[in-house]
Amino acid sequence: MARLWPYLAILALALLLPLTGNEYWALIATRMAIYWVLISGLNLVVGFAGQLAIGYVALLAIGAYTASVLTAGTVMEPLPAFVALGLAALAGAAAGVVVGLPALRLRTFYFAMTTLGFATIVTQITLAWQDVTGGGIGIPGPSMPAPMDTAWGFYYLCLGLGAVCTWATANIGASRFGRALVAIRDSEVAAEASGIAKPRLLVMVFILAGALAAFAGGLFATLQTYITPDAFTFDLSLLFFIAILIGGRGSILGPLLGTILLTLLPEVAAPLAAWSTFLYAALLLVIVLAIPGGIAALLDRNSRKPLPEDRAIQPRPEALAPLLGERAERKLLSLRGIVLAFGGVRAIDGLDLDLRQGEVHGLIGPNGSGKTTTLNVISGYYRPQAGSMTLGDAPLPPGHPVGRAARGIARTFQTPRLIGEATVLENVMIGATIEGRAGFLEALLSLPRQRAEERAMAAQARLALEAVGLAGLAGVRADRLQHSELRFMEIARALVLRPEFLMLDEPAAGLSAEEIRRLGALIRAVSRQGVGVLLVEHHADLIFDICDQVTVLNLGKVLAAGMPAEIRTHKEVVSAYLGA
Ligand SMILES: Nc1ncnc2c1ncn2[C@@H]1O[C@H](COP(=O)(O)OP(=O)(O)OP(=O)(O)O)[C@@H](O)[C@H]1O
Repeated sequence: MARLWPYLAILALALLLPLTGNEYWALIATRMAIYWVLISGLNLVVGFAGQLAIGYVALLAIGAYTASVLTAGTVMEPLPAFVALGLAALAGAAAGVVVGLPALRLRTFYFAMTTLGFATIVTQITLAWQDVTGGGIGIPGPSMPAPMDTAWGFYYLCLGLGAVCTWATANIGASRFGRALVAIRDSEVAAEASGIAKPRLLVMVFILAGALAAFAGGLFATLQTYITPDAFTFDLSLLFFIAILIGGRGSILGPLLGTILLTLLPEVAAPLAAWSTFLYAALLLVIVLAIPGGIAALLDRNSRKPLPEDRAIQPRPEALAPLLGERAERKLLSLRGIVLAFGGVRAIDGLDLDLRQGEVHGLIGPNGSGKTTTLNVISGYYRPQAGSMTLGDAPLPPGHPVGRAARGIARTFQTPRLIGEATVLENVMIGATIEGRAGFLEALLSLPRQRAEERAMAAQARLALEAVGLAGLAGVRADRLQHSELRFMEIARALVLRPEFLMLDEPAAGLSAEEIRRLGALIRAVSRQGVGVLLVEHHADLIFDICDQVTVLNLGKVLAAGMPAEIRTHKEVVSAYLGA
């Protein structure tokens, strides 16, 4: 309820606006609502997924022209306004994918440039394709049937649509899809390790954002009553983009307030209307410099509350049984003859390794001996030049990190990969993304299966947090955690996947002696549930205390392998690694 009241307050104000009886306000507020229909979708692309789509005015133009051409009767029998709006949304969905596709290959700024290029192409086509678009002379926009043919009637329609978009995009934002988008934005590698496939997810979001933008375009043409290519300026694109930036990433309320602010600004400062672009830019600069998190950060009082100084990580391994269950079968993960060279460096040189479920397998060796590389090969980040891998009876294909989560292989990273702006609970829930069965549409509409899954995922994530000893920090933003807490949070994110094998890359680095002891007990408890653990570590004591098997690497080759007691006294290991 607390999170709902700002939306209800805005809605109440909007519903009362007609009491002013001023139709000029109807025009401004309608424009605001139409912009929000577009921005709410774009917000998922820019604010959640972190894709710099700048030229979204192109999609507004596509929607405006499609709806206008279909209702004007210049090329075919005129269609009813709502049918034309629906078709405009379809055209926008298709165009949204076209604009979005480069994002799958191009990095930030290059992608931004392609969206700008697309906007220029659309403007040029609307100018040149005179028979259909009317060229520079333009074309009349759709007219609405009664009662939406009056200023206030149309206002209520746009307000209703804006409210629905707020609700629907907030549903996506709070779903596993929203969390996955933020994960892609903040740590693509962590997202991959959790089995999140970026292309599919982004395409879905581009379809939605494109459809909403084009639908907004149809409404925009209705409001304008007549459209020409000049109506779709670069300034408008900037407005859409900046509304999201000043609103704050990963928020719905922030960009909504940003939209209201940016639409109002030139109106309230009427003499400055000609300066609107300047005002947007100045506002953007002030916000970026003064409050980088945007309006959303200003409103987020929760993240300013101080955290207790004397908090300690207290794992509760009892919570592992309900989380992980028991594994009846004990599978083997085998590597045979793995070779991986980087240029002239043979990082792994003919490695054989067997990991068993229910065992902790330590992988140790001097710096640069190939430990992390081995872990990266197993988890699919590196593709070896020779050798094979099997998991149980099935071959484990090289490469393809996204597929590992579904095969039951989870991992942590040498440097914790956190999704800083998400809460600790959300970070852990990201690990459970692939367990979701409800589709994008179900999430958009918050249907019962989706809501049930969300509850189950949250409960599972809470169990994982309890197991690693971070339950008290569930609601805290992850970027406020200490280093050691982040390490345990990553383990929770991996555990929530209920993995068959868990790869830990130097989990004890940066931990205090007491924390290392608790970590050791936790890892042992995880393996007792039947999970196979691969532990890459420099802390020899931890390795010898908790491992069932130890493999020592040197220059990419196995120097020794066996029980901890054998390794501890192995002559070559002692001289090459452990020291006398
Ligand atoms: N992406 C890469 N490109 C080029 N060389 C690499 C790459 N990754 C690893 N190497 C090289 O491969 C060798 C093995 O590195 P790796 O990181 O696996 O060692 P490690 O045993 O994990 O070391 P550390 O204990 O320092 O983490 C090193 O010589 C390293 O420089």
